[in-house]
Amino acid sequence: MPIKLAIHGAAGRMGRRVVALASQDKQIQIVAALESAGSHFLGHDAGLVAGGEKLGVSLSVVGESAADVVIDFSVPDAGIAIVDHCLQSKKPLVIATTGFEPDQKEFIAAAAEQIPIVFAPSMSTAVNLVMKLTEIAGKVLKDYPSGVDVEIIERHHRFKEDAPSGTALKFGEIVAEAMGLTDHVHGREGRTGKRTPQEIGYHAVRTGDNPGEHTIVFGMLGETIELRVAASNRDCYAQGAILAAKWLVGRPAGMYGMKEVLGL
Ligand SMILES: NC(=O)C1=CN([C@@H]2O[C@H](COP(=O)(O)OP(=O)(O)OC[C@H]3O[C@@H](n4cnc5c(N)ncnc54)[C@H](OP(=O)(O)O)[C@@H]3O)[C@@H](O)[C@H]2O)C=CC1
Ligand SMILES: O=C(O)C1=N[C@H](C(=O)O)C[C@H](O)C1
Repeated sequence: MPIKLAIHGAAGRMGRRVVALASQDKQIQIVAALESAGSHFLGHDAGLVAGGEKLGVSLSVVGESAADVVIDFSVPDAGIAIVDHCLQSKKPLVIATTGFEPDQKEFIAAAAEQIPIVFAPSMSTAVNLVMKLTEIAGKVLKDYPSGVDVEIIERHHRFKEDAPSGTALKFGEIVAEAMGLTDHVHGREGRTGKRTPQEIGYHAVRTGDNPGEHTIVFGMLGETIELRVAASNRDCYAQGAILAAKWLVGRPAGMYGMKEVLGL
């Protein structure tokens, strides 16, 4: 039996790619395509909105559905509303939305005590592999004699609403943990003084239609390492979210990441 999938934020840039790819997947049946109450796509066929063939599933607001699992690519407040809905209906949820406030993240963590949740700022296999490489590099370079300056540069499309990206923040957490660094510095301006060894620097570039690019710079005296991962389109995220949804069905309640989904 195919897994019954609901997609929240289904008319967005990511939601459309999830609809397009999931509708080609024989292991998946899309049963709901969800949008905000104000969306002008309500009532339109989700497959046509995604640029493909008619699916027979109309864009609708959140409500009762036969879904076995939900994928969320929306905005933080709507993300919290779908967490609440999944809690009430006891449905597994893949949260791909970024930009949550600390209290919203606490709500998600509490929800994961009752339902299974995959919560990851990047669903891409390549990005998650580079996270692993970053952890290795951080641990190896932790006590490097000349000191190591870690800076995280991310580039995204002009429409992105949160900065730095959720993925950049996750890279920063990994570096902080691996190297024992404590200071997160967002951009620099004016007479900042010398860089301190405790800093992790973040730089968010917004240009054109870039679907997402991250570079982790490990700067030493005499040599530099850069780990770079760049998407050329959004399908890496959409495929990862579909993989996570399939993996999540039947799991016990808990908070999972792509690390667990991918076995990294
Ligand atoms: N984890 C990952 O791998 C990735 C995560 N992301 C994250 O996913 C999120 C979405 O990105 P993207 O698709 O580019 O953004 P879009 O703005 O294109 O899509 C968001 C969608 O959510 C809809 N939405 C807004 N409010 C609600 C609501 N109350 N209920 C249901 N739907 C709602 C929007 O509708 P409307 O336009 O009508 O407001 C829109 O269709 C962002 O947080 C982004 O950072 C993106 C790529 C990869
Ligand atoms: O908004 C985007 O586009 C992306 N957002 C995610 C993030 O904030 O990390 C993931 C990806 O980089 C694309």
